[in-house]
Amino acid sequence: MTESLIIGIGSGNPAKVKAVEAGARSSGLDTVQIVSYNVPSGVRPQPINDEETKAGALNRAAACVKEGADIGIGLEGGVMQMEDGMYLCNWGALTDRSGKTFTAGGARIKLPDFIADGLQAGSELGQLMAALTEDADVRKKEGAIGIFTSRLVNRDEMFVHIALMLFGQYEYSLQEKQS
Ligand SMILES: O=P(O)(O)OP(=O)(O)OP(=O)(O)OC[C@H]1O[C@@H](n2cnc3c(O)ncnc32)[C@H](O)[C@@H]1O
Ligand SMILES: [Mg+2]
Repeated sequence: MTESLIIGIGSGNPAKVKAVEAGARSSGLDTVQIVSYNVPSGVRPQPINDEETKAGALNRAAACVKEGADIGIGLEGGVMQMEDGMYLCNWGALTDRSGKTFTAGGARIKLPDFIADGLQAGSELGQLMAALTEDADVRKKEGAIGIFTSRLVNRDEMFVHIALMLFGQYEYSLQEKQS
């Protein structure tokens, strides 16, 4: 690792930035700087399946590298339909300058039916959660996962787990013996 390693996070959302800071601290990477880049996700504001949510994470990670980061991290929240209802889903992606890329999925819980109805009517989860909690910034803090788990698992902690899986896979790839 060079001394001037820049880890980019493709969002200004503090729940995501904090998660990448915590993940980088726990990793063995010699981090000098974590930079937040305002980059497009390239997907709809409310992704509605795993593929679209993962694509948003990958696009954000690649865009950070384009902006000058040595390692780009993208974190994206979305929802996905299952037989019994709509679930919260979250994806992360890490890309380095050589194009080496890793992905990781986060925790998922079934959303209450009234939230699923609101999503189907075209609202974003962030807006629905803000209305429910009367807190416009809920997506930047505990998030939907925090509210519906009585804050036992909050959005930033959920993203920390994803960040650790990304940094961990990246480190493994650096240690891996070439056969
Ligand atoms: O600034 P960015 O990085 O875009 O952060 P965001 O909060 O908008 O997060 P995402 O784009 O990753 O999430 C897509 C949509 O789903 C909402 N969302 C996803 N997970 C959520 C959660 O746990 N709590 C509240 N809103 C959530 C979010 O507000 C968006 O409307
Ligand atoms: Mg967003």
